[in-house]
Amino acid sequence: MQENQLYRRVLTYLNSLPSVEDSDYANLYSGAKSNDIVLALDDNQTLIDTFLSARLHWKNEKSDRDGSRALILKIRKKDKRRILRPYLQHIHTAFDEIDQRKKEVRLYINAEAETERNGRWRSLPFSHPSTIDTVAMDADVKNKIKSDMESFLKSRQYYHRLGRVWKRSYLLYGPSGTGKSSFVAGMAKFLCYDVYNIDLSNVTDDSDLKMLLLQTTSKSLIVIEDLDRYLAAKSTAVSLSGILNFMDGIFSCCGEERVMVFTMNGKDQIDPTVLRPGRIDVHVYFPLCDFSAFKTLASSHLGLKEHKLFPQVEEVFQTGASLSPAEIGEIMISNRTSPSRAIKTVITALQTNNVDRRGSGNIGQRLTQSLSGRSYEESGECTGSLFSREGSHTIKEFRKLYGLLRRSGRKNSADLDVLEKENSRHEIEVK
Ligand SMILES: Nc1ncnc2c1ncn2[C@@H]1O[C@H](COP(=O)(O)OP(=O)(O)OP(=O)(O)O)[C@@H](O)[C@H]1O
Repeated sequence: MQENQLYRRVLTYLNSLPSVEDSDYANLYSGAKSNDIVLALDDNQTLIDTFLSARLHWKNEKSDRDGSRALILKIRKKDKRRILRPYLQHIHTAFDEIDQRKKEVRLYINAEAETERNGRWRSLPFSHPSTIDTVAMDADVKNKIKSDMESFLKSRQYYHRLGRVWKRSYLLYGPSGTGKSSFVAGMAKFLCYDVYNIDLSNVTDDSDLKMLLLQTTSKSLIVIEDLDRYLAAKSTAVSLSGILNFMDGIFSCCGEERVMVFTMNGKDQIDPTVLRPGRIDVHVYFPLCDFSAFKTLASSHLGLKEHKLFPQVEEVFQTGASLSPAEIGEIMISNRTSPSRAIKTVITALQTNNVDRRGSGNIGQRLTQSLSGRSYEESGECTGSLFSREGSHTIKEFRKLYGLLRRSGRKNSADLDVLEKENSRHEIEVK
């Protein structure tokens, strides 16, 4: 006999309600994930739910005669007309959410074109250990992104009413080793979406990219990493217009409830059409480590909330020294048996990095040269180094020169605004 889908949906919904714990008898089961304990309503038990201010009584009835089960719903007559349909709709939606959360998240990668006869995507269970909580970043920014995703998940009707495709695009940008890929993994887990990671070097042309998009499913996170590097390359298989169409073209509306994530080291050289709202809705900056991020890493990696060397670490950060969270995390992991040694090694690494940076190129000097000689726009060398991985010490020097640049009346002082912003803390910008 075929299973009654409605029965299954309603039962799953009822078992998810906190009021299950109030029933006289409930059964305990282990869930799909380790450490999961699931409560399930026992036979002939009642449960109360509330919806739009109405009280609803459910009974999980088992027939003594043939052992068949039924769920009996009792609603007050005066509420029936008002709430029955929306309530059933609410159960369907809640079930979909529960089902989605239980699902095993999978990672899809695009195979090389020759293996096309088996489809372009290869998948495996997504076992990346990062979650949003394990990424050290500004708590406020983290919460804003979480609530942005939560509100996206609940916005189906809203998007439909506007005639817009139900999708959202995020740009995660910042220096290497600052947690962008880890955050993507965290987003996938948070959303319980499968991840489709598009390797553009395995895409043959614009229509191949279109095909890949068409072969993704709804409720998925589509990722392109290092997009800036791809766009900057001289000859690429996929054109800029292919990328633009992928992000927001007619094909991007096939399938819905999708999140697209692009990562970049910097967005200053990117064609603005790539970044316009609709193509990118939320911009999140991932900075190098500051003292606050250091403390988060010390807490997660070394179990330290405080340490006598912390003031010294703070001092080094104040001189403008900085490393990526990846570099600092690695030092902590290698020295995890001795927290003091770990922190001392971090201090030395920060100091060394600071000296190296000063020695290898003083942006302040280069900028002064460019201001006194060629125009800033012409100075490719200067622009290149401006946007490479620079620490805040040189940024300080920059700031001194900032006024000078402004006073000199050069148009592109906006570039320095960008630079200043990019070297501040985590930032989120919702378009
Ligand atoms: N903010 C962070 N919090 C915790 N761990 C981090 C953070 N940033 C980096 N890491 C650790 O450093 C390693 C590299 O991080 P990840 O690959 O996410 O950086 P990325 O910004 O994507 O780098 P790239 O631009 O080079 O791809 C990972 O093991 C990750 O756990």
